[in-house]
Amino acid sequence: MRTAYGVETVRATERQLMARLPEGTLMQRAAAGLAVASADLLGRVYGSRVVLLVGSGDNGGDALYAGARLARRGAGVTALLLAPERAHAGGLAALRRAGGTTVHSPAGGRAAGATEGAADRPAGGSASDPAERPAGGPAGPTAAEVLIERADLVLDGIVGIGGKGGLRPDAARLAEAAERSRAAVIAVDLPSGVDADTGQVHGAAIRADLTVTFGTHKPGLLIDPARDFAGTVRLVDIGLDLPEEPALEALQHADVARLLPVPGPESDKYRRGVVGIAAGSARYPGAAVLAVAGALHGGAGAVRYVGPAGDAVLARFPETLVSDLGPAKAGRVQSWVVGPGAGDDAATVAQVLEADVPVLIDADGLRLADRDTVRARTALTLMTPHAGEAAALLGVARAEVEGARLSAVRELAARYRATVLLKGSTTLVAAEEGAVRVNATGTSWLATAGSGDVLSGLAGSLLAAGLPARDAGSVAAYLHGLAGRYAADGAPVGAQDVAKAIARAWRDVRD
Ligand SMILES: NC(=O)C1=CN([C@@H]2O[C@H](COP(=O)(O)OP(=O)(O)OC[C@H]3O[C@@H](n4cnc5c(N)ncnc54)[C@H](OP(=O)(O)O)[C@@H]3O)[C@@H](O)[C@H]2O)[C@@H](O)CC1
Ligand SMILES: Nc1ncnc2c1ncn2[C@@H]1O[C@H](COP(=O)(O)OP(=O)(O)O)[C@@H](O)[C@H]1O
Ligand SMILES: [K+]
Repeated sequence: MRTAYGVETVRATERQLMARLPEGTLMQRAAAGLAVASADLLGRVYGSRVVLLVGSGDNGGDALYAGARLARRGAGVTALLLAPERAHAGGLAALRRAGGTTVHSPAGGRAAGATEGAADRPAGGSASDPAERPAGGPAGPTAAEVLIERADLVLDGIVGIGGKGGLRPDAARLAEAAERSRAAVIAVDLPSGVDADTGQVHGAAIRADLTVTFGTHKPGLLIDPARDFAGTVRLVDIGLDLPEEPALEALQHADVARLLPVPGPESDKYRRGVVGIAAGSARYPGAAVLAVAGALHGGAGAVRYVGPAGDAVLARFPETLVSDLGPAKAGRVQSWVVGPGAGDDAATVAQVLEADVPVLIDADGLRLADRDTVRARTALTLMTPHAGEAAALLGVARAEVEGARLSAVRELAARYRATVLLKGSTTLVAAEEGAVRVNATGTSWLATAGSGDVLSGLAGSLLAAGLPARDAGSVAAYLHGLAGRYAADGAPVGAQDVAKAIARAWRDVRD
């Protein structure tokens, strides 16, 4: 399991640990890991040009100490100080001792002569005073921008977990320069400008190739839009003693393998669970077919279908048990999936919600389900909206949900007293309490009509097989994401291809 902890927890565990260790130990551990990652990315440290973006907190301190280590190995290291008088004193001294130089960044001096002796000074050159550097003519890029432009590597130590709100203008300009530069960019702890706890991004942020994060992943590193800014994430262990329950967790192959329902010698189709699919309409029979396709690959022993698309379902999947008596009289099931392609059939949704078995509500069903009825259910409910559906349920704009996925999914779980799976580039699964699951196995090729129907059938089938809602949702998202990757393999796919590839995802996970 990959886990992520919020800032408050990180701060608390850091305090405990620091009380037992000599001062500065944690920062040295962080800086050592950062320097190793930097060297790995550079390939050749000697002679490389490294620029440090240094804010006034400990995040800047990490960058300065790592810069000092790189300077000792022969890199030309220049620190751009956003607030020279407040930059980490120990880090500054270490960098200078190692031969690195410093430039006062926000003075905004134009480039003219300012870069010589800064970017081009080899390691071992004498240190300069922070305030000495602003210089240059009236137009063109600032000295800081030229340094960034010419760098091989930029270390972003502007701000870490101490960040509040969007980047301030001086910092935002550095982030933009780093994005324009061809230099590799490493974010220290997290990309400056992203919210560590939520994954929200307010305005400009550092776009990193690699994020070297300390002690634990932060939730924001795993949730879009911030995740997209973090690049590859490398975790450096600094010895934090973290509590049992994280804020966020991501299943890995081994976790999914343990959760998959596998038939034993005593199994029969009923013991494995029967999933009922109440989906499709005369207008959208395909949604029924795709939900059934997903369900057949989900681990239930049988799939029962009720609704107006029985012929279409049977033509494609003769193994389906089809009924036209409606959910209440269709025969026993261990879970229901309701909603994909359902149109305006509110009566079917209401009938399903009365069943005393786990229910998955998707697509049209989300709009048609009465909130108080869902809240009052005693059996499990799993809701699977995409951002647009979630926005409609919350009464906000879609962009608001996409920008703040974590709070949106938590809010829905609370309002409906249900487990909610919010689909999209990062899928989140939240119950009313406990860690939120995040899934990142997917690919944007999955953004194809009907792939959500496959997911709902798959997750419904896992519910029928006995998985709790959080596990059913997150295991389904995991398999569906992998299946999407296998089916697409770099080319467009249809939802049917995704359903077919679920079997390969199972095998892969179980291997
Ligand atoms: N936890 C651990 O175990 C370990 C933590 N370590 C490291 O410490 C880091 C946390 O350090 P931290 O607490 O000093 O805060 P940090 O992230 O540097 O930010 C504070 C500075 O940023 C500024 N600032 C704020 N918002 C801003 C904005 N929007 N735009 C621009 N600037 C903004 C703010 O300015 P102020 O508000 O004071 O004017 C203040 O000066 C952590 O991420 C990790 O790297 C490791 O060394 C070892 C173990
Ligand atoms: N950009 C993306 N990256 C990864 N997965 C995505 C992306 N966009 C959509 N998906 C996935 O594709 C599926 C689409 O579901 P949905 O929006 O309900 O489509 P439909 O209603 O057409 O079936 C979901 O599983 C979602 O998580
Ligand atoms: K940073």
